[in-house]
Amino acid sequence: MTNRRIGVMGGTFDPVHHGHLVAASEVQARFDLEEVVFVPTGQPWQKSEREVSAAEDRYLMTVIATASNPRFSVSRVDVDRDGPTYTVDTLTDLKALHPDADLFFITGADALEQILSWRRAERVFDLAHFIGVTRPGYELNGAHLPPGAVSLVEVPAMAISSTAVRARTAAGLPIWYLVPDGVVQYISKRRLYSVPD
Ligand SMILES: Nc1ncnc2c1ncn2[C@@H]1O[C@H](COP(=O)(O)OP(=O)(O)OP(=O)(O)O)[C@@H](O)[C@H]1O
Ligand SMILES: O=C(O)c1ccc[n+]([C@@H]2O[C@H](COP(=O)([O-])O)[C@@H](O)[C@H]2O)c1
Repeated sequence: MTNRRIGVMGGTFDPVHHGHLVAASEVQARFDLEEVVFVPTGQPWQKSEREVSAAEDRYLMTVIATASNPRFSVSRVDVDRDGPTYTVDTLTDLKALHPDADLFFITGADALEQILSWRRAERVFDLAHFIGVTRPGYELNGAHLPPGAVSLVEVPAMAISSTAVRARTAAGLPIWYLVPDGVVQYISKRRLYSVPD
């Protein structure tokens, strides 16, 4: 019997945008994944130079954004774990929940560049196969990673970042069509990213 194939899309998702969703959808189809689990970070220790929105808001926006896709789901493993979020813990927890599954961890070209700075980087490659995806403005390169540990995939180019969505919101510019409609409405309802008055 072949193992189940589960994709894992980790991110701070502050907020989740169409770049994340397109990347996950493309990898799901190309790698014939049963599902892609989005995993919002609890405390993203490499983003500590800025104030990150509450984990519960980022989690709920990710639920809203993925709700219409039957192959997408959202996990709370990182949100519910105390302390900084490390992918080695994310993958260990997901492996315990799905012992019969092969895990495929999806990362954009920028995150892939940084992997060797992650906690216990050598161990993460034992827990999942990595899939590096193209992202406008970054070069996709896996040469620094162990042989066979990563596959590189071209995905439709979406020049969107959460940073730009936050900046546009603060400047009063529209974010429609950069993030799902429900996420636009959630940001407005919760007054996220607005300049304090
Ligand atoms: N437009 C995009 N195309 C492809 N991959 C992306 C894109 N945006 C983000 N990713 C990938 O999604 C994962 C989660 O990204 P993250 O939540 O940090 O979003 P971000 O847009 O990079 O956020 P920020 O601007 O706040 O740094 C990372 O692996 C990142 O490389
Ligand atoms: O394990 C680590 O040390 C580590 C350091 C930085 C980022 N990550 C993971 O990489 C994914 C993308 O992170 P980010 O910060 O770009 O949103 C997310 O799942 C993070 O938990 C993991």
